[in-house]
Amino acid sequence: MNLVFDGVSAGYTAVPAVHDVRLTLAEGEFTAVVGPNGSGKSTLLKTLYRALRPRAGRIVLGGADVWGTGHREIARRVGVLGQDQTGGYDFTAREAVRLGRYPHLGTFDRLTARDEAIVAEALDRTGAAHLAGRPLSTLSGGERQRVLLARALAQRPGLLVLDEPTNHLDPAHQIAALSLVASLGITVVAALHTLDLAARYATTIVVLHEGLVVAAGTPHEVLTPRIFHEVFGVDGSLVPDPVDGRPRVLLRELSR
Ligand SMILES: Nc1ncnc2c1ncn2[C@@H]1O[C@H](COP(=O)(O)OP(=O)(O)OP(=O)(O)O)[C@@H](O)[C@H]1O
Repeated sequence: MNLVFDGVSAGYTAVPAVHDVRLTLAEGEFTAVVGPNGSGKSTLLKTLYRALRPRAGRIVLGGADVWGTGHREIARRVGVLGQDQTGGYDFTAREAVRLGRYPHLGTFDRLTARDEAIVAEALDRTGAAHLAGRPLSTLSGGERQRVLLARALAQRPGLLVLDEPTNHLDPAHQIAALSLVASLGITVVAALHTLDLAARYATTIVVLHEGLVVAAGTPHEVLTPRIFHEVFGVDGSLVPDPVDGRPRVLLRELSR
């Protein structure tokens, strides 16, 4: 589903945390939202999965206004992995992933064999099948993150919103999670801190700085020495990976 932010402003106080965001993200794009701490990444994502209503502007997903569409319809279309999601710890991992299927069911429907197969596949794809019977409360941060990603996948959404999806994950699982998400072919919007991972997996990078979009485009268009310097306060270079040629980010302390 394609996604349009049309002049979106949102925040918590008189000063908006994100201001006048205008973006058009094509169907199937993997968009990484990057920026320093407090630049507005989570705030922008919250407007997308209806956790924070924009003060101005519209968000249009697949032709429908996200804030003008029924809650259930949005729950079917938008899969979410929020930042440090809590709650539901009494559920086992499988039960948590089953929740991803509920928006697709009628009020009195039960999960079918097909739903259970989708749940099992999602657990498998995130490397969490062996955790299926474990209560969420007993899982490590990274294990829980993989289960919550499986829940979002089980939803089979048209848009996947991920706030720091690699939080808590070890290097192998960071790579596995992002290459899996990139391979799905659905529209993905992910807030990422690790610029190297953003450059490697995202097709589009959006840079937020003090609540404003200061750059948007391909990794090569966006991750310039000026952006590294002025937005992130570091020296940086975008270089081809010596093995597969894909873009990688090298960062150094600012030279004065
Ligand atoms: N619930 C809240 N109440 C008041 N201010 C908030 C709230 N949540 C965030 N903010 C403020 O809004 C601004 C943007 O925060 P946001 O969480 O969107 O940034 P971020 O880019 O996701 O940061 P980080 O990289 O640290 O996760 C910050 O100045 C933050 O202090």
